[in-house]
Amino acid sequence: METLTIAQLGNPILREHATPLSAAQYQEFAPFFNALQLKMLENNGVGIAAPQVSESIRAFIVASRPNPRYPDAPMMEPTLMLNPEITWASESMEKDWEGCLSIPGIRALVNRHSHIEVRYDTLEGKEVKTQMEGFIARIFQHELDHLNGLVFLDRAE
Ligand SMILES: O=C(O)C[C@@H](Cc1ccccc1)[C@H](O)SCc1ccccc1
Ligand SMILES: [Zn+2]
Repeated sequence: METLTIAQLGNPILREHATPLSAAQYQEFAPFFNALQLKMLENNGVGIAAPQVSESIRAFIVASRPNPRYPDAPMMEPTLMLNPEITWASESMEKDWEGCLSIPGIRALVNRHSHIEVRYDTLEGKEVKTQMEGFIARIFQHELDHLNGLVFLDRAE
């Protein structure tokens, strides 16, 4: 596979509703998911969604870690999430700063649900149901937006 390029705002792929993966396809995409994670790490991202490298499928990686903007962000293993969904979202919202690899140099205050319950499949096809809060919940919501053709500026206060 050729090296991945990050689509920038204006590229119509960022405005598509990404296609769900069938469990039969998960392993087939394993090499792509490895390249996707490398691309995120290369760019010091805390997340990345497949449509950002022009692959319009419902998959993203969440990889919270302490960083200059969020020094107290939790440290987590980069986690690949397939066919991810929010199954419950709190009424309570929190505003905080976000950036995006597809919109370099711009930061904006974005309102997100403080707590969410989510489900996603792992590469092995196992369903995971879990809850998230704080910065990790924020990243999940930011990446899920990418699968639905939204970017954080669409929600900027
Ligand atoms: O473009 C992306 O999807 C990845 C974003 C994820 C993000 C989600 C929520 C809040 C901030 C960023 C990139 O990680 S942008 C780089 C970055 C990293 C840490 C903090 C802020 C921006
Ligand atoms: Zn983004």
